[in-house]
Amino acid sequence: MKVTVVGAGAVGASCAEYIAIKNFASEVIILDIKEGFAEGKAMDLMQTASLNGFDTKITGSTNDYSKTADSDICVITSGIPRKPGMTREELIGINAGIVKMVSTSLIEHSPNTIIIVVSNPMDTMTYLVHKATGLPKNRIIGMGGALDSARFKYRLAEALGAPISDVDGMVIGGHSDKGMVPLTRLATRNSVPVSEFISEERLEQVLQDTKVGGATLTGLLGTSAWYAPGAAVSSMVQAIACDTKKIFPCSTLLEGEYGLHDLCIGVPVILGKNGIESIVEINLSTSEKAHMQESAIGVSATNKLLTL
Ligand SMILES: NC(=O)C1=CN([C@@H]2O[C@H](COP(=O)(O)OP(=O)(O)OC[C@H]3O[C@@H](n4cnc5c(N)ncnc54)[C@H](O)[C@@H]3O)[C@@H](O)[C@H]2O)C=CC1
Ligand SMILES: O=C([O-])CC(=O)C(=O)O
Repeated sequence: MKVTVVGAGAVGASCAEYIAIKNFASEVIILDIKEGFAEGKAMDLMQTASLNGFDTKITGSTNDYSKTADSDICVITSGIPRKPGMTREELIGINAGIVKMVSTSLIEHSPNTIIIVVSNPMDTMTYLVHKATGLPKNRIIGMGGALDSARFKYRLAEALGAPISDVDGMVIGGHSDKGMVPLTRLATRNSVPVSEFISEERLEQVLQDTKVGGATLTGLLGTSAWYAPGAAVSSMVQAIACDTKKIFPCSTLLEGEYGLHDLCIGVPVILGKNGIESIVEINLSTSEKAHMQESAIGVSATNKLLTL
């Protein structure tokens, strides 16, 4: 199993580290445009191998895509992150050009690969990769919902005073401050609806805190987060590499599912060796449907800013 991560920055390096620590891939290539940067990150990570007990071989490359040839999975984390006060959508001007160039370079060398898009604004970048590469929809997957759901579970556990392992919940919709749709109605503590334990007001606070999870961290860190993003990507890579068929909310091209067309947005999917094995259509309440519709309008408006 060969995995390429483009962008050796905060998220790319975290993602490569978690993939290596989980020890399911034989090879991870990290590629960056900055001279020597990916090689340095790869060497530093390889020097953790004997300490962290993994055999994954991590190699760095400065923009040499021949090193990425025949990758099974490619992750795109190249591009700029936001600064405090910015939205993810404001990154489109710089990141669209980078993501377009990177995705076409990747498939030149790995025509059968599965691409996971991380760069922001992620739903629009995922849509752009569709337009730029023409790959089948099961092989282009946007990462957002896995991270947003992890943050939702963190906030739920905090509100419930429960261990995170006792909590389950999912966030669908666009990966944006306004567009996320945390499914509070379906969240549970060990199979019991969370509404049995906390008030509607507290649950609303959990929902709001979840939606601004990325912005909150950006305010604290001065740039956006990387540990949870890296862990979220690595979990998706593992599900594909190990053909687990686990459900993750992922950004995927919708062609009528959830009543939506011609955009990529977060919905539950089954991940396996073919990438997206299938989209899971769950019955949403009237208000969840309305939030999803509103979220889709936001994503489509950002898509319109692309020059395709
Ligand atoms: N979808 C999600 O849930 C998340 C998305 N992000 C996004 O991921 C992206 C990366 O974030 P960070 O790693 O924090 O940024 P960073 O600045 O630490 O790393 C980005 C790396 O991309 C490299 N790069 C730029 N242009 C390139 C090109 N043409 N080819 C190869 N490499 C190139 C840079 O040299 C840099 O090393 C941002 O757009 C950020 O908004 C971050 C966290 C979560
Ligand atoms: O907040 C950001 O800009 C980065 C990101 O997508 C996240 O951490 O959710």
